[in-house]
Amino acid sequence: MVTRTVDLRSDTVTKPTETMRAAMATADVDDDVLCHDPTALRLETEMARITGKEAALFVPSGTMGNLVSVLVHCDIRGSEVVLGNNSHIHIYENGGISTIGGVHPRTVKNNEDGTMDIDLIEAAIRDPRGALVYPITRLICLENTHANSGGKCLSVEYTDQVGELAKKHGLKLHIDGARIFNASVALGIPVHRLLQAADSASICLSKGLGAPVGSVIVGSNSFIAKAKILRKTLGGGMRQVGILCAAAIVAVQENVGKLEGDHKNAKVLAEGLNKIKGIRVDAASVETNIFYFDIEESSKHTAESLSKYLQQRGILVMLEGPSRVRIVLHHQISESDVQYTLSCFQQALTGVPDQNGI
Ligand SMILES: Cc1ncc(COP(=O)(O)O)c(C=O)c1O
Ligand SMILES: C[C@@H](O)[C@H](N)C(=O)O
Repeated sequence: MVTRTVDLRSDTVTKPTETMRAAMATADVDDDVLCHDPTALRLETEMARITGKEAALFVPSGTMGNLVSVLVHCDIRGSEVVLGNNSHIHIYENGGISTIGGVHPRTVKNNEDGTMDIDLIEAAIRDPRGALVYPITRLICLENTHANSGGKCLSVEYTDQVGELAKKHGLKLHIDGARIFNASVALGIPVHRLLQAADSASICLSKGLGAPVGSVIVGSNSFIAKAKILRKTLGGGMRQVGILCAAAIVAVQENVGKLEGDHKNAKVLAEGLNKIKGIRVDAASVETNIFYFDIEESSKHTAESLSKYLQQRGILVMLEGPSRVRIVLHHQISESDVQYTLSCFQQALTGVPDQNGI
C-alpha cells in the first residue's frame, strides 16, 4: 500500500497551506464586478508594486492571463504575434489567441536556453510595406522562466534587447512570467527589473508560489483597464474573489523564499539521477525547479513502465515522450522526498537496493 506521495508532475499540484486556508476563511470580500473586492485590490496593488507596473489584474489562470494580454495588444484584426515555437502560449493554450482572438502566430525557433535569436525575431517582423498581403506584427512574446526548455531563465540583458527591438519596430512586448519569481530568485534580480522592458506580463500565483488558484496580469493603467473588460468578456469577471486572492497574498508573502530550496532540490535530484545507469539528464544545466531526463535505450524501462513503477511507490512524474520524463519541484517536496525518489529510481533502473535498502 502506498503510504507516501511525492508529486513531481508539476508545480501546479501544490495544496493550499493551513495559513492560506485560514486567510481564505476570513477574507474580506465584495462583488469584484460591481465594485472592487477589497482583498483582490490588496493583491493587485501589491503585485503592481512588486513588478514595477502601474496596475495589476487577478485572473483565474495563466492561460487566461496570456490570452487577455495578447488580445489587448492585438486588438485589430489581422494582427500577428511573434513567439517561440516551443512556448507555452503556442503549445499548451489551445491556440486560443487564434481560435478566440483571431490573432496570427508567427513562431521563431526557441533555443535550448529558452531564448529566440534576436536576428530571427527581427526577421519575423512583417514589413509594413507588405500590408496588402502580410498580417501586421503588433507584439513579441517571451517566456521567463521557459518551461519547455527546462525552466531556463532569460537574462535581463536579453529581455532588454528584445524590448529595444520591439520599440524600434513600434511593437509591444508581453512576458509569460508564469515562473518569473523562479527566474528572479535564480538570477538574483528583482522581478520588476526582469519585467522592466515588458509592456505586460502574466504571473502565475498557482505554480511555484503555491496559491490554489490564479494569476495576475500587470501593465499600464490603460492596459489593465482594457484587460479588465476582456477578462469579463471571456467570463473571467468574478464576484467574491477575495477568497482566492487571500490565499494568493499568503503565497507571495510566504513562498517566494522557498523557491531557492526548490531549485536546490531539483539540482540534487538531477545530479542523483545522473549517477543511475540507464538515465541521462543534463544536471549541470538545471537552473530552477524543472528538468527533463531521458531513459537510455539499454534500459529495461520505457517512460511509461518507469512511471507506473514509480506510481506504485507514490511517486508521480509527467511523461514527455516514449523515453522522456519531466520532473518539477515545488515547496511541498522535501529533501527526504528527494532521497526517497532517488532510492526508488535506483531500484527501478538497476534492481539493486541502495543504501536505504529500498
Ligand atoms: C510557462 C507557462 N505559462 C502559462 C501557463 C498556464 O497557466 P495555467 O495552467 O494556470 O493556465 C503554464 C502552466 O500551467 C506555464 O507553464
Ligand atoms: C503542462 C503545462 O500546461 C503546465 N503549465 C505545467 O507546467 O505543468
